[in-house]
Amino acid sequence: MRIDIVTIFPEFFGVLDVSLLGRARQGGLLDLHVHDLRSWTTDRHRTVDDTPYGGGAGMVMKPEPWAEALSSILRSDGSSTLVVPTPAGTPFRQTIARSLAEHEHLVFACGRYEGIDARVFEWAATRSTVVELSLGDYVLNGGEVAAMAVIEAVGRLVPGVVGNPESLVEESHEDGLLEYPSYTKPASWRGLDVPDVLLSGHHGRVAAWRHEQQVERTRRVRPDLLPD
Ligand SMILES: Nc1ccccc1-c1cnco1
Repeated sequence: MRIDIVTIFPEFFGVLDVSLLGRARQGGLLDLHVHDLRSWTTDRHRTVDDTPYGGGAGMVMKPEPWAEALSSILRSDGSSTLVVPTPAGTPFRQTIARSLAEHEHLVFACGRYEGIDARVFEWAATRSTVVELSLGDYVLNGGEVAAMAVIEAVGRLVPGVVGNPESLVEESHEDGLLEYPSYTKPASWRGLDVPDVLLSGHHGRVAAWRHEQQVERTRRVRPDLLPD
């Protein structure tokens, strides 16, 4: 999978050189490129924003630098998917992460200020699939943090990125339920004991207990995830 990121803060993504995704890049599983939007400006001040039509506070990102950047990054055969983090987007969930992990080419458009001129996405939709995603109902200063989260959630699903694929299964949201509580040594810690069933060595009982814990935790914390 190739991932391109367009941002006015390219240094923000230096962290993607480390840990899991860093090894995936070195191993050729993830081909990740970060681009500075200002590379596509033509004026002396490298301007990327201007005042909003209709008035209002803040600035809007100009369409031209974005169109120039995306023209050189989106594939001409229409096979690219433009991922746009925005508070007005579809709520990002594991099902979407799994779907995006199947795509060959993801391009992340990280907006700042009050957002990107809306015409950019109308124009981009004639050349690519445009997916607008929200991480949640809160306000960030820009799309970079959201893009980082989506890239990690998607990147770790690319075959080979996570060493043991087994570990991708037993996690929150993979089976529609929250994950069960986990424990490790010591069996007794500050007067708190690991549940006996986990020390029983009886795999069937352990599996049943873990599923019960998932359902109970989901019912308590995220009843919205349970079918009506
Ligand atoms: N608030 C934001 C501002 C800019 C780009 C994305 C967001 C966002 C994404 N998910 C929640 O917020």
